[in-house]
Amino acid sequence: MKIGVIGAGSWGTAIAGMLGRKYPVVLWARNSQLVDVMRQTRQNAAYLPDVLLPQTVRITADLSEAVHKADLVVIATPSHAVRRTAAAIAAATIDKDTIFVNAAKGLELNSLKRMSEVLAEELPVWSDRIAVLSGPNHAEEVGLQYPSTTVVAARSRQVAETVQDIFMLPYFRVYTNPDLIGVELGGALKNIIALCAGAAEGLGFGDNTKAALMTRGLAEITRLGVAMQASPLTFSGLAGIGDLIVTCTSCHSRNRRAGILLAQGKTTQEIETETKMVVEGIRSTLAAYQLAQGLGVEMPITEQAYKVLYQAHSPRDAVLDLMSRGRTHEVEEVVIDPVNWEKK
Ligand SMILES: NC(=O)c1ccc[n+]([C@@H]2O[C@H](COP(=O)([O-])OP(=O)(O)OC[C@H]3O[C@@H](n4cnc5c(N)ncnc54)[C@H](O)[C@@H]3O)[C@@H](O)[C@H]2O)c1
Ligand SMILES: O=P(O)(O)OC[C@H](O)CO
Repeated sequence: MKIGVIGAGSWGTAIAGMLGRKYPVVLWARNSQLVDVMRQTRQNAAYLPDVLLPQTVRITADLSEAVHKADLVVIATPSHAVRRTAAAIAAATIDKDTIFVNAAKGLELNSLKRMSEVLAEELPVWSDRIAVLSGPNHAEEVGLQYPSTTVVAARSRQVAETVQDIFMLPYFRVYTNPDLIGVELGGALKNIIALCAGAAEGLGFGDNTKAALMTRGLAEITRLGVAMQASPLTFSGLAGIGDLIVTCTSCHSRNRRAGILLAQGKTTQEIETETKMVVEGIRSTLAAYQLAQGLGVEMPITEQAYKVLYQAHSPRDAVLDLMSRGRTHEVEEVVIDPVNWEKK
């Protein structure tokens, strides 16, 4: 068994460390200086300082060394780099039986495609051999071997179960789900709500506000997901509400932290410059807003996030706009008491 991990940020490093406990792993970093330092120290000081990589993890700046004859390749770059990374992988010699696992959480700008769609377009393998891994998994905690759970989705059950077996560890429990669309959307869209939860915190609001954003955020994520043929049940699972909870509440969340900075008056450019790690929610907000517009799906929180991030709307006004929307039902279909509660 040979595993390649592409991208040596926080998540790629944590995954390499985790899988290195079971298999030989080659971890690719694009920065050769980082490779030299990591080889000497066995640490990734900039992205995951508390984790010591086992000797089973070989670190390289040569992409073909990581993917050549690999049984499994994990892509863990930021989502905006997935297409060009996949194209570079396709240009190296890869085995047509290699399984590819996307670990990035985002949507491609302009095309509005999911990462598995991007990979299927760029990689010369059957789309059945492309899986996604998504769940409430901060790299910092997985790296410290805190008990964590996740979901793997693929079109092929056999591929999903193979990936499940490879990733399963005593502290990392993996569930499978056939709903590739729902699992990918859950991971990409929760970041938008985490930005809003952070902004609410930055404005000095409390737990009621955060609970409202998380609950109504999940409702609109599910609405978009269903319009895109996902199963609504996926959003009540680990890749849905599980990841939403962790990202909206964790001290590790970059998206939540970016929301706090937004409320303090920082621009997205300032936030992206000063946060050395990727804040996926900024791009995902634009993509989700455009998807919702195109499909005619109501996503009021995403719409306000879009206005704050891209139209200089103030976070405080965004909250006012959300709170003063016209009255509405919590659920669209009321079936409890059809006699006294007539449908309009
Ligand atoms: N950090 C986590 O806890 C976590 C958990 C689950 C999923 N993810 C997802 O994994 C993806 C990567 O996140 P991360 O936290 O590791 O990011 P990070 O910011 O920690 O690191 C990003 C890495 O990607 C590299 N990179 C940046 N642009 C690149 C490019 N154009 N080509 C190749 N490499 C490039 C950087 O040099 C860096 O090594 C994101 O989509 C994120 O949502 C992260
Ligand atoms: O740090 P965040 O907020 O980008 O979240 C990282 C992971 O997606 C959590 O599962």
